[in-house]
Amino acid sequence: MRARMAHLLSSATPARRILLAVAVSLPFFLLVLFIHEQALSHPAVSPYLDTALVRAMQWPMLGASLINLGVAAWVWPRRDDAAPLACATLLVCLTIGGTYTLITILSGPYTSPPSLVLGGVLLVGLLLFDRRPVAITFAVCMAMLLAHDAGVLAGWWAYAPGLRPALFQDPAASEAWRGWRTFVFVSGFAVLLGLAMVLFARLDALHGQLDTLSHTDALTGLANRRRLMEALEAEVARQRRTGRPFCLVMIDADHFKRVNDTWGHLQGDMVLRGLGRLLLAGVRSPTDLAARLGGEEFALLLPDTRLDEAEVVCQRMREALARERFGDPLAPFTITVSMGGAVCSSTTSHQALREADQQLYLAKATGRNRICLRTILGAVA
Ligand SMILES: Nc1nc2c(ncn2[C@@H]2O[C@H](COP(=O)(O)OP(=O)(O)OP(=O)(O)O)[C@@H](O)[C@H]2O)c(=O)[nH]1
Repeated sequence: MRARMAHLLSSATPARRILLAVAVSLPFFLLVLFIHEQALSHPAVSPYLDTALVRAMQWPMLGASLINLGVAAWVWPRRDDAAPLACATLLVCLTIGGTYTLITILSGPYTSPPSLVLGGVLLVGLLLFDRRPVAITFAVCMAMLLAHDAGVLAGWWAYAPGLRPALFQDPAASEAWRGWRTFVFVSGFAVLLGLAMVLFARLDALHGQLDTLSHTDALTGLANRRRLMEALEAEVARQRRTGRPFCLVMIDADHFKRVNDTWGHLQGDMVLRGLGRLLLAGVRSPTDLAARLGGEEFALLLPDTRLDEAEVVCQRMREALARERFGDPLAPFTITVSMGGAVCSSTTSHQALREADQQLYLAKATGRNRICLRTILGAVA
């Protein structure tokens, strides 16, 4: 549920985010208006309220609701556009943030639960929008709170201007007020917790995406050099524990420059993608790893693999590549690769890479389109 909400939020257009903010805030405004109205008309409650002020406060709330409705109507036809709607976003943020700040001030900003709601509003803002409009709204809300403090210090108005002192002097009334505050506080806190969880789920999802991107080759979708190095280190450690060898194979397309020169760079990219697909299809999933190191150079990491087994894998790939046709179906062409591999026991990752590189060099030097594999036994305990 958390992850689904986080996904929905990250894929929503700017207009849909605005619509969501309005859809969430409007019922809240109406609820607060309703509660105020009930309190004003209740004979047991109204004596403890500054009725004129509380009623006057309904106008900004109504105004904010109308402005938000207007913005929602304006963005509705643009709900599938990806273009940012900076002004509309800022207007919605300011009206919602400003109205909640006024509500907060009414019953004493630092000792009443609406301040918790204000925190929630800013959190929702961060979930939905860029930091800029939320930061501006935060600054405006803080300025309003500071202006209120200044007015209290100067004696222009009371700390909780919407409430009469009798509320705190009458034991029964102050008890009821405490109960109401607890209710709003607990429910507000539960909502805040839910929002924080969605925010963290979104961070987790972004972290996962970043991790995948930083370990993936953009052209072929295979693992990249970083991922191969990490897997190689893990494999060297596993080999030491189990004593069973692994094989590291370096693969380099032969005369790839000719492919680019003859068929163009785009076609060259298609060939590299095709080669990547072929390598991926040829390895044992999920234990083996196929990676692109860069350019036209690829690698395979085959855990728990002896020399004869590695030979079978490489041979199978070479044959599959010989059957593969690239380019225009009317004028197809084939490519070949050279493979050099090291079947390693008790080596370091550095030794494995160096040996596989030397074997690849040997395959190139002895005519290309061939496989050179060698078993090496290092001295690592
Ligand atoms: N299309 C495409 N070409 C690339 C990419 N990366 C490297 N190349 C090209 O791959 C070619 C590699 O050329 P060389 O290093 O001379 O090697 P080769 O032509 O394959 O010759 P041998 O390896 O000796 O068989 C260069 O022309 C590079 O421009 C890529 O991402 N896409």
